[in-house]
Amino acid sequence: MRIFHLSAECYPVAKVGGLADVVGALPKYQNLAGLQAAVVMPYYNRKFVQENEFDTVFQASTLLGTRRLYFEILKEKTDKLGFELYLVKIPGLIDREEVYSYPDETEQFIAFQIAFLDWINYSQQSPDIIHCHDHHSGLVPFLLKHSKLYTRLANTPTVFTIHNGQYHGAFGWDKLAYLPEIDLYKTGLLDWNGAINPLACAVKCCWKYTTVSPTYLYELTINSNGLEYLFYMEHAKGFGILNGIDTEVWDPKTDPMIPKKFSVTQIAKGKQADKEILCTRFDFSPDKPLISFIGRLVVEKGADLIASAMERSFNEHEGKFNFLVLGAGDKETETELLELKSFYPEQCNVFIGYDEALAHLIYAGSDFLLMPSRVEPCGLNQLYALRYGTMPMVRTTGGLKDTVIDFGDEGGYGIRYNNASVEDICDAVSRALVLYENNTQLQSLRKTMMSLDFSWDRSAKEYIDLYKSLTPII
Ligand SMILES: Nc1ncnc2c1ncn2[C@@H]1O[C@H](COP(=O)(O)OP(=O)(O)O[C@H]2O[C@H](CO)[C@@H](O)[C@H](O)[C@H]2O)[C@@H](O)[C@H]1O
Repeated sequence: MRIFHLSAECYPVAKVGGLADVVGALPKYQNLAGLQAAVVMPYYNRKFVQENEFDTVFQASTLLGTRRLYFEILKEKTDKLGFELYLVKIPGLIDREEVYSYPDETEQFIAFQIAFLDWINYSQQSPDIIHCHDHHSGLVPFLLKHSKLYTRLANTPTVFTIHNGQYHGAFGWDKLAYLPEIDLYKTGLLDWNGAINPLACAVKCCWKYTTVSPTYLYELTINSNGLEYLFYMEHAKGFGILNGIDTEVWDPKTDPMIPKKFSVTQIAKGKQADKEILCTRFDFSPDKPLISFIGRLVVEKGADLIASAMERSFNEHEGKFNFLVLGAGDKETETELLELKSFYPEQCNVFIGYDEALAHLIYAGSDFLLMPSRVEPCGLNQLYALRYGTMPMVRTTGGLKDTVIDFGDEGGYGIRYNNASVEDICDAVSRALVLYENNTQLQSLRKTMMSLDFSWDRSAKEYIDLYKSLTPII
């Protein structure tokens, strides 16, 4: 079965967040299960592209409105990622360094989708499934069905995965002309609230949609930035399939990004060694519990609550614990966190920016990982933390609810709280500090955490079952 995954991100080619992790891993595990899964993404002028070799497998020109665009499809020569990787390059439009935030982002993603469709159409390819991820490829299910250019492919089953329902990629009707010839009687399918909304359009037009956790499937009907009613109406098409993690990339026994490797049989020694290295780098005492946060500093992640909650906790538990942040995002939150660091230099440190290797060291060397998310479609950080014996402190929402069980009354292995609030975060910190004092219990919980299995095996199979339900003859 031949599958094309379409995505704006894919680890290690270009990563901004969890979308990259999933698209860099799921196809690999699907191929191990006997499928032929490939990834198609925009070309970014980044390290991976500069350091690897590509063949040009297709060249053509297409139209974006009245603008003629020349494009190439490049294929990575060795398939070393465990899947075929194809890049869509359009000189002057899709050949830049950053993944997002260009003023002509709408044009970039429309052109990406048109170039992909032109390529598979003209080269007479007939994939069994086209699997689109997030709004950046959300117009493909519509174009396949309702553009005269692609009638040969009109019956290709499409699956659309929602990694983040807050971002829709909406744009004004004045840009309709960027789309190739479409059936104008169907333009209502593009619309949500007076704008062209690629996420809404994908949900309406795809054959099936999935969310990255079962709880998030339900939550979209109550909180999806204005699409609640749509998700309610279309819910019969939806499936919640929990993300897995790439256990080859995220393995404390072999991880090249952590100085001291460790396994479930010698957690305490290994973690402590990594913690000492991490603490030396950030001027902390390694004898105190270390709570960390990694992620985009945005309201969705509850990042705006962190500075107030930590200030209160520092005062409540004077000198008793340390707190480290790795992230970037809203400027106001970055400033608040840097101010917190300057007021509590011995207890708090903040690294503003993106650093993959540092993230690995933090998962390995921290005792607790804070995730006070308001919205969390799945969350991968808690799964990485568990794999490295670091206890997640999570708000009960989305995938966090589906993957973390409280160590208290529920007999699990994490800390959970109900509200994204300063009070609940402070309570969680207090619980973490009490647990840290009980070393026997902490070590036993770490063993439980590291023995959990969140690998892709089960989830990859669920996707395959879904694909099979759409292509019964295969
Ligand atoms: N400053 C930084 N430096 C280094 N690494 C950093 C970093 N900030 C974040 N990361 C890394 O980026 C990834 C973030 O994963 P999340 O699941 O939290 O992602 P995100 O919210 O982007 O994704 C969306 O998609 C994913 C995948 O489906 C869902 O799990 C999630 O709930 C949804 O919001 C992790 O690998 C983390 O270590």
